[in-house]
Amino acid sequence: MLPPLPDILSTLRVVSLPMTHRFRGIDVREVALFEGPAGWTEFSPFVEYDTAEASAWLTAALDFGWQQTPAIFRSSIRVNATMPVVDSSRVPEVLARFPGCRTVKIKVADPGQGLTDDVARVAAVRKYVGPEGRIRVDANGLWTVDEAERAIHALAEFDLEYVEQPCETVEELADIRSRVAYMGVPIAADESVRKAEDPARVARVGAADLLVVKAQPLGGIRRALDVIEEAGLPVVVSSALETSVGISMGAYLGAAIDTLPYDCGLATVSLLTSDITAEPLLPHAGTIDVRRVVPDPELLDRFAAEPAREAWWRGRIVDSYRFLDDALAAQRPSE
Ligand SMILES: O=C(O)CCC(=O)C1=CC=C[C@@H](O)[C@@H]1C(=O)O
Ligand SMILES: [Mg+2]
Repeated sequence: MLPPLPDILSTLRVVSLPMTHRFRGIDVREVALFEGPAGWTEFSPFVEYDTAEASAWLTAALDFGWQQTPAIFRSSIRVNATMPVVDSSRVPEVLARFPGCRTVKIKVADPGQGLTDDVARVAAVRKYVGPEGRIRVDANGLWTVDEAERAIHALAEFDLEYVEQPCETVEELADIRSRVAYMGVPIAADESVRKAEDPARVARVGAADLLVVKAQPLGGIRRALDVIEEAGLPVVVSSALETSVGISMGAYLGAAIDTLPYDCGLATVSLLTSDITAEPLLPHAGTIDVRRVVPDPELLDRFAAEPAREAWWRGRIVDSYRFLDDALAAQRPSE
């Protein structure tokens, strides 16, 4: 059962938040926020996603706003710093925004750069964090298997915790995983989980050592927990570049998992120039808190999106809602 659409739209606020650095091709993050009986929730599929893909994010938002959160194993989560594609000279300035984080995830394989730039950025991070720091890289599926093999050879000297989504397909992940196994570099699947029809397949076919799981694209905390159980692999809970409201959904997901061996990618509020709450879920001593977040009305006003953008998000919620409603109707036995 979905909550009535007018209940969702009555508290809707759309905000537009500038980012500190360009990340996954965007400089401004637009998100929709609304309040349900369980608290404030976020709906923020990236703008290019179609209705089918966005509808899973709406399921997640409704679950978080209308249902109680599951039982939790911890009240704070260890988080990693996230390094966008920046020149290596800017590495210290970015890492200063992530106090106490012992782990850094570095974006690599950007089409506007080459392997030399990636090596320089990873080297600068290793210099900053020292030998105890943990470094992982994320290629967002942009390497071919041969390019991935070459890049992992070049980057392995910096001691990689794992490589996230080096190539696009599950078959390519399986191939690169076996090619680099002798170097002891694990492979993590991200897009092969969050954009897949069958998110646990990558685990079943042995194409990854661990999974990156994100609450919104997987349809919310409960569904993500089901995927994790089915996959049976260790996971890293990561963000979808949300405000603190969306990050709190990820934090509850992380808190509901009994073993969390890796630091989570939930410190991305540090990549926004501002948030919609005076008490943001920013990292302190390398952790973020597990708690609900209430937006500050003054900040919602200050960062309110233009009316045309607000109307666009309203329409997107209506379309995603209808998509979910139709899917539910199709499941009901006809009388
Ligand atoms: O995992 C992290 O450290 C932060 C989150 C993150 O990297 C991402 C968030 C949103 C969109 C993605 O392009 C990106 C990712 O690929 O993991
Ligand atoms: Mg990723």
